[in-house]
Order: sequence, then structure tokens, then C-alpha cells
Amino acid sequence: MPMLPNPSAKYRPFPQIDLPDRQWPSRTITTPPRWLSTDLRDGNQSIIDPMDSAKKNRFFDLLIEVGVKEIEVGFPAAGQTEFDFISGLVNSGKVPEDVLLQVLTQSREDLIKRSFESLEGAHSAIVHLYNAVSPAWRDIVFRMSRDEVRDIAVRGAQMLVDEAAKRPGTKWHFEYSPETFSTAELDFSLEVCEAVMNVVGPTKDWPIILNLPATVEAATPNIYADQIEYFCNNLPNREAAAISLHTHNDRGTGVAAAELGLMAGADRVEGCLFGNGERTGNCCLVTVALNMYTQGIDPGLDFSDIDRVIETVEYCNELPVHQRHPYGGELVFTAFSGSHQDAIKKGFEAHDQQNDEYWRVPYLPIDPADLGRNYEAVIRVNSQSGKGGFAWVLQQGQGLRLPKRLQADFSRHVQFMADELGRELNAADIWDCFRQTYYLQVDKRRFALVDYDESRASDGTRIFTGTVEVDGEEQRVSGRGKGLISSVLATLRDTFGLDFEVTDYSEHALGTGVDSRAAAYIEFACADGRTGWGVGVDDDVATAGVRALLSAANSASHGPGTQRF
Ligand SMILES: CC(=O)SCCNC(=O)CCNC(=O)[C@H](O)C(C)(C)COP(=O)(O)OP(=O)(O)OC[C@H]1O[C@@H](n2cnc3c(N)ncnc32)[C@H](O)[C@@H]1OP(=O)(O)O
Ligand SMILES: CC(C)C(=O)C(=O)O
Ligand SMILES: [Mg+2]
Repeated sequence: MPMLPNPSAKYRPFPQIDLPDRQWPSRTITTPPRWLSTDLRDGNQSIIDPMDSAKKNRFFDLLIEVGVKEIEVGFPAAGQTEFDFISGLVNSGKVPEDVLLQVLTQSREDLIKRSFESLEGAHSAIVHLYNAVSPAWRDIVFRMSRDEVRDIAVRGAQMLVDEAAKRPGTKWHFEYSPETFSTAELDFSLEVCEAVMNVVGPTKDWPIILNLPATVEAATPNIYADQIEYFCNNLPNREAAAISLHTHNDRGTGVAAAELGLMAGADRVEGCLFGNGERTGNCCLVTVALNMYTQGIDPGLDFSDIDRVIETVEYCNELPVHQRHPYGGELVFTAFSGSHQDAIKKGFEAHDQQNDEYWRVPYLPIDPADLGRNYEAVIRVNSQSGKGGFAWVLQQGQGLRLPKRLQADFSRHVQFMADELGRELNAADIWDCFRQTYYLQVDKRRFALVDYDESRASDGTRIFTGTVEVDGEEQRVSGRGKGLISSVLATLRDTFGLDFEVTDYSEHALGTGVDSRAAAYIEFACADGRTGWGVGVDDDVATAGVRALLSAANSASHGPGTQRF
């Protein structure tokens, strides 16, 4: 292979921030931030087919249901579809009083005017102005000096004030983003933001939103946190500004950066559901919000029916939510591997026994039920699975609680089946395998119970008298013993020459109430040293035990049943 130049030579390390007394590492998040969804703007500008009005309305309704109170609904100057949607929404009467619509505009006169026009008639709204401030954008995009770039922001801020003054019927709020903040010099971002504040004149009761974007994520999230803390510490009149975070995910740490940014003093988070957005996406609001749940903080957003949220998001964005996406992905609460399944099963059993509500199920950081998910998909079985896995599936689907050694016995059969099929085994596969292995399936067994009676002899022993189907032919049989089990064992020994003893017996009800059925499990040892299991299920618990013995008789006479695939 030809030697290629080392690509690392093309890049430079991101400089450290000079913040020796940084406080954020020892802070924790204790309250939720203000949330802004930019799904209808940053999300919408990054999908292949931007949403039409119908889809935007649908997404907007979802955001209201989730409880988002600040929604960036678009970029009004982008085109007529965008303008009409925003203007239509404003006049639809469906924007709740406590919800603020936000629109984005470049710092250009015609675009700002158009943005205000789209909000004509709104009871309140946020107009969001931006221009990039970092060296690369100054040099390459604007080809301007620092002063000239600052003046773009100042002129835009003045236009915001002027346009708002023409429309006193609306309660206006302003947001300013020094776009590319995280790759700009901090003193310059502060200078530009201060200049904007001087024009707008925000107060503690009417703060400006200063949104500090990691437009393109370029460093580890601790650097972003340093930048936020530095900015908060050095902004004059800090109380007249709400500090907002807007992270992207280019390095895969958009959520981490937002969380550390909150620890560093920010008040607000902008992002998209499931992290849609330019390139690798925006900060995922679902993840940041649900991470708060797991720290005992109510995020104030409702994801209790997460599948419905996903369905709408996928429909509107025409992009799938990845199966591994935190909290929402189809597979995130599913264990295929044996040791995980074992721990989860034990975790659920312990959870049922504990006297408090704390969630402590291994491998499940959150209770799937809190997101409207059931427990069925928590364990799925393939060739990586262990006995806890399929025991769980049988328990969920059939109510069977297999004794531990029976789980181990059944395990070889499931593993064989999984290896043979080379695919996931569903609940029906496992149940089918179980019925065949332990002769619960009518067409396979040599011995099957038709009916029986039990009577007591004068010496106190029990007499079993019954009809057993043997290779399809009914046969009357009987035997005597100290109890029902031993009388059936005697019958099997004396009539069919099957000599085995019961080494373990257990039974349990399947479900609750008078109509509940029962399951019985028998471990046996033959005189020739072979061991095995029998299983019986019946409406009556004693009959379940007899059936379990006949199931054992089938195994003892010609080994456990084999699977057919
Ligand atoms: C990081 C972000 O997500 S920013 C948001 C990005 N979103 C969008 O751009 C979606 C909507 N945008 C659009 O529909 C179009 O870009 C429009 C309608 C707004 C503007 O279209 P056009 O004027 O045709 O083109 P375009 O956006 O390329 O404008 C580039 C010009 O604006 C300037 N410009 C770019 N951003 C800004 C800004 N924030 N403030 C002022 N001027 C800006 C550029 O320097 C360039 O100037 P030049 O023509 O003198 O070189
Ligand atoms: C417009 C701004 C806020 C933006 O989307 C970004 O910088 O990523
Ligand atoms: Mg963005």
C-alpha cells in the first residue's frame, strides 16, 4: 500500500480556556432549564425534503403535547411556504398563551422586516437574530474586520428595536446568537453581545436571550463549559440576559456539552427531538430531558408515550430514529446476551419484593414503563442468550416459572435451536421448543393421560386408576403408593417397566383467581443413572402433577423430545 500523508497534520489542537478557578466541575444540575425546540427551524433546514405546512403543524402540535414552551417555528424569510406556515400559525388561535413562538433571521434589513411581518398579530414572540463571529467566518464568509462584524450585529439589533416599536400590540422578546461562538475569541463574543445589549436595553424583567452556539462542535465538552462559565462571569449586566445553549453533535458530544454548559451557568437549552439537525444533528432534547429524570429531576417535558413521539418525528422528518438512540431507540431496553438477561430478570424479581419505589434494575437505567414501553421487549433471545432469557420469555408469555435446574436443562435445547436457525427466537419459537422438549405437544408423545381417579385403600395407601394413551391406544392402568405421585410411579414401573424416582417436585398457579391453572415440574432419576424433567399443566394442580409424571415417562422412555424446525 502506498504511504499516505498523516491527516492529523491538517488540524490544530483546540486551545485551552484560561479559567483557573472554574466552578462548573463541582456543580450539579438541580433544576430543568428553559427548553427551546428548533425542530421546525434548525431541524427543518437540514432534512432532505423540508416539511410542508401540514407536517409542520403536526410537529408543532406534538411539541405542545410534550410541553415545550418556546418553539422556533421557522425562518420566515426563507420562502413563501415558511412565511405562510408561521403567519397561519399566529392567526390560527391554537398557540397557547404560555407558549412563545420564535423565528430566526440573518442580520439583514429585508429579512428582518419579513420576519416581523410573519408574526403580525402574535400576542408575544421571540425574534432571533444571528451572525457568525469566529475568525474563519469573518475572514472567509464576510471578509470583514472584527469591528465590521460587530456592526452587523448592532445594525440588526437596532432593526429589531425599530420593527418592534411599530407593533406595540405584541410583547416582543429578542434573542441574539453570536453564531460560531465556540470557535470565536471569547473577548470578541462578549464585545458583540454587550454591543447588542446596549442597543436593545434589556432588564432583569425583560431579559435578552444570548444564545451561545457550538455551531460546529470543535472541542471536548469541558472546553464548551469553560467558555460558558467565562462568558457568564464576564458579561456586564448578566441578570438582564438569559444564557442559552445551542450545541451541535459533530464530535458526538452535543448532549454532554449542553449538560456541562448548564453546570457552567446557562439557563436555557435549544435542540431537536432525537437530535435531528445539521450534519450530525443538534443537541437531543429528549436525551437531555430524560437524563434529568434519572437524576431525580422532573424535566418538565412529557415523554410518557415515547413511541407516539417517535412516530410523529419520523413521519415529519422522513428520517428514522436509530434503534440505539438513547431512551427512544427500539433496542435500547432490550438485552440479547445471557448475563444481562440474568441480571435484568433478577432485578425485576427484586423490584417486586422491595418496599420502596427506587429503580434499581441492572442494565436498565430507566423504567421503560415511564416512557410508555412494556417489558416484553426487555429480553429477546438469540444465540447469545442464556437460561434467564428464555425463562423470562416463558414467564411473560405463558406464566411458567421454571425451577433453576429445569432452566439449565431446557437451555441446551434453546441454544441448539438458536444455533441451527441462526436468527432471533421469538416467544412462539421458545414455547414450541418447550412443548416439544417436555412432551406437552399431543402428536409427539408416547404416553398421554386421558383421565384418572385416586382412592384410598383400607391400609391408608393411595390407589391410582386411570386411562393412559400409549402410542395412540387407550389402556386402563393402576398402581398403589403412599401418595398420588408414588402411586403413579408404581403404575409406570409395574405396567411399562419405567423405573425412575422423583428427585425434585414443584408447582405453582398460573395467574390468580379461581380459574387459574397450575404448572408442575418433576425432576427424575432413572435406575440406569439418566436424569431429566417432566412438566405438566392443568386446571387442577394434582392433575398437573400427574401430567408432569407422564411427561417424565416420555423422556425416560426415549429421551427428551427433539425439535423440528
Ligand atoms: C447556523 C445556522 O443554522 S444559520 C441558519 C441557516 N438557515 C438558512 O439559511 C435557511 C434559510 N435561508 C434561506 O432561505 C436563504 O439563505 C435566505 C433566503 C435567507 C437568503 O438567501 P440569499 O440572500 O439568496 O443567500 P445567502 O443566504 O447565501 O446569503 C449570503 C449572504 O448573506 C450574508 N450573510 C450570511 N449570514 C448572515 C447574517 N447572519 N447576517 C447578515 N448577513 C449574512 C453572507 O455574507 C452573504 O453575503 P454576500 O452575498 O455579500 O457574500
Ligand atoms: C443560528 C444559530 C443559532 C445556529 O443554528 C447555530 O449556530 O448552529
Ligand atoms: Mg444550529
